[in-house]
Amino acid sequence: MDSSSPHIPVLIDAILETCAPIRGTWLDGTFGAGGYSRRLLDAGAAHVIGVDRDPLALELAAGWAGSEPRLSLVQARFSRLDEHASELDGVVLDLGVSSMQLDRAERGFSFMSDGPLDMRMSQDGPSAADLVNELDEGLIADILFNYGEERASRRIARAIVRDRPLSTTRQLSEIVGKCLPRPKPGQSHPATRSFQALRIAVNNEYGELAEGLMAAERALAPGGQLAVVTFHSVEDRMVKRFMQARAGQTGGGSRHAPELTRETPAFELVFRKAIGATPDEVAANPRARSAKLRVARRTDAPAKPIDPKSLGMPVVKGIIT
Ligand SMILES: C[S@@+](CC[C@H](N)C(=O)[O-])C[C@H]1O[C@@H](n2cnc3c(N)ncnc32)[C@H](O)[C@@H]1O
Repeated sequence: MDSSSPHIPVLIDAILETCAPIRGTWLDGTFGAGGYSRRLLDAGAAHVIGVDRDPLALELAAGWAGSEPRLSLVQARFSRLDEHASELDGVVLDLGVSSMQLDRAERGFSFMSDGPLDMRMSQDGPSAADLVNELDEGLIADILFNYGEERASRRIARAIVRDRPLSTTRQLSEIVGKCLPRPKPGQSHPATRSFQALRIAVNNEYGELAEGLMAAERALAPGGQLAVVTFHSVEDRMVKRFMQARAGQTGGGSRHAPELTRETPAFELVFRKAIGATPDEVAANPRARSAKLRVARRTDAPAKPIDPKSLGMPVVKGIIT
């Protein structure tokens, strides 16, 4: 039985409105609970390819997806989406984790419940426990600082190394809690930044995003649209720089931008600024508060790889991202 709360799709109305009319084949690179895929089909897509790296997400959807002939499901990372489709009319990415993943203690994403310190969306490769138990203190601190913007990163890394081996989310949450002042009312849980940082490292989220944007460029047909929803400033900066650079506009002062802008534009920006959720959507779904949507339309210029570092992604030397 699925005891987790339903995942409420964020900013899907804005996507459908901006990209209307929805026609042809769309790829939903972050299928999750299938909220975006369903709405794309309802809005008129002839075929939706739902991609998720989490085998459980696809398993949970098997019932209704099996009876929808216009939907195909693929377990894969979106960094390789062009291996599964080409000449697409649209690609959507809704980054981060789903409520289903967060709410299941056994997945180890949440400090709100006790479970194994796992955090692997794909359920393979090194887990969060492997990172905190095996990396040296300096590298753990760099992950916490660079991926979580945790200012107490060194203090927390020292405490982790002193107390390891760690195996549960509660152990990590308690260690972080001891290193930081008690939060004031309205402030986020002290472990929020450390959990985010480890999740980003475990799942190579920034590397995936950089490669996923390039894969979408390769897979979209001329006129096809790329819609990306992000939930924090680093991801939004990466998407913004990618779209601006590939639309032939300066990429926000990056020293790599002049080199990028000499290329024939591969995208046109559908609007210049990111779109946020309306107050009504935020009231109905607090997760929408920090969400930002950017949309770009593919031209017929050839796809070209870009240096992921030009997107401003934080890099921790010594680990995969
Ligand atoms: C925020 S949820 C998407 C929710 C979905 N839009 C919906 O309405 O149900 C993000 C999903 O993307 C998946 N995901 C995250 N990064 C991925 C990647 N690099 N490749 C494929 N799937 C990814 C996660 O496993 C998760 O199921």
